[in-house]
Amino acid sequence: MLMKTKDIILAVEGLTVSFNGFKAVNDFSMYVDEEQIYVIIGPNGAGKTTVLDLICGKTAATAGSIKFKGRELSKLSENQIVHAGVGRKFQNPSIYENLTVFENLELSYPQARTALSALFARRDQAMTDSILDVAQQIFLADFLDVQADFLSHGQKQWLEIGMLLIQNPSLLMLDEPVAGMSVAERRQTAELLRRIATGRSVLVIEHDMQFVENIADHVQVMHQGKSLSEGSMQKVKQDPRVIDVYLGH
Ligand SMILES: Nc1ncnc2c1ncn2[C@@H]1O[C@H](COP(=O)(O)OP(=O)(O)OP(=O)(O)O)[C@@H](O)[C@H]1O
Repeated sequence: MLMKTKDIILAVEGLTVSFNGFKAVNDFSMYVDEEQIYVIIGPNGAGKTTVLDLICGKTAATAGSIKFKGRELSKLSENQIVHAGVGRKFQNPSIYENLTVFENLELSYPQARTALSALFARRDQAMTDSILDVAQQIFLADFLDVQADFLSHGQKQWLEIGMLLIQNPSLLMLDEPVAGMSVAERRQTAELLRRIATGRSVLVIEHDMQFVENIADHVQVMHQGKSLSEGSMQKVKQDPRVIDVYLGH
């Protein structure tokens, strides 16, 4: 049977940013397909987080292009990029600790953006359904009424993923999603990412190589702002240059 090749959803080309003359990202290119789990690995300071900062508009590029569904992102504001369908999770969870799981998800629901409209919005069925569906996906269906600060570290990370999922992004970017998680939580997170990658692309930065092997459709290795190697995890982990600068350490 002939498989339809997936379209490219994100094309990054010649991306460069320099901070006082230091090129943290240097002529970097990447192509993420629809429904692909794409993982960037590499040593500390390689420029991985900066690539995500550039894609989500937190940092302005010095040169290069970032095309998302054919649309240039590098001239848009962070808000416009979110509206275009790019969600990004940072390393530290930014949930509301004094609100419940349900309320955190509710506040992230696209039509409840302002505090006032969230307070007075009738909890319409579509929103409630969407919250319950996301809560199920992030393993928190039984924790809807629990205040967020009582959740485990891993559950907080899942809640934040849920807060992004509820906005239904076509590209979800996650910076070290399993840092600090237990073995069981890592396994569940792999399952979660696999599931959410049907219907959207997921771009991940991660140092846990076992986790990367479990989830990655494609791996790209960064070193000193540049792309060092890419392909399947199987291929990349046998690349002597990758072993030399990263995996051998
Ligand atoms: N806003 C900034 N101003 C100046 N230098 C920066 C800025 N952001 C990042 N850098 C520098 O750019 C380099 C790349 O950092 P980055 O955080 O992207 O690396 P990383 O690959 O994500 O590393 P890690 O795995 O440790 O998270 C580092 O030397 C960092 O100090």
